[in-house]
Amino acid sequence: MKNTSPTFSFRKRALSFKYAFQGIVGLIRAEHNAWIHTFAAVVAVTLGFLLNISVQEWIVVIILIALVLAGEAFNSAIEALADHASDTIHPLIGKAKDFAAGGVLFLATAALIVGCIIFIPKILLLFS
Ligand SMILES: Nc1ncnc2c1ncn2[C@@H]1O[C@H](COP(=O)(O)OP(=O)(O)OP(=O)(O)O)[C@@H](O)[C@H]1O
Repeated sequence: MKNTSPTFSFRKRALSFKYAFQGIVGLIRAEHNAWIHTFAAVVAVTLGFLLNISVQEWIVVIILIALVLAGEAFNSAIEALADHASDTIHPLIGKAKDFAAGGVLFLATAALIVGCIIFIPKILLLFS
């Protein structure tokens, strides 16, 4: 049987990383919601260092930051595909965009609640 999978190439894998980083830079440059999520991530990491959070809390914070930013990336990818698929108004395009945006809102809300649970008691302790 003929082997149809292309041969493994380190150069091609390195290029894949380059394209992924290009995607991250493009996302943060062009998407205003990504600016807000990146800013929130910087605030969470800064608070994490200042308030000396535990290893378990760091793991939760890092996973949530990755989930929100990945959600934003997938949402932007869907938006770009939707805009390419149809440059006219169509209810299904609107539905796809709203579903994708709703997914990010789920993640961002969970991240905000967990952030409050981790950081607010530590901030209150500073003033007690
Ligand atoms: N081609 C389209 N057909 C139907 N509805 C659309 C289309 N493009 C956008 N919409 C809908 O119009 C509303 C506003 O969309 P828009 O993309 O401007 O919002 P947004 O996601 O907040 O913008 P941003 O790009 O600033 O994040 C949303 O409900 C979206 O689903």
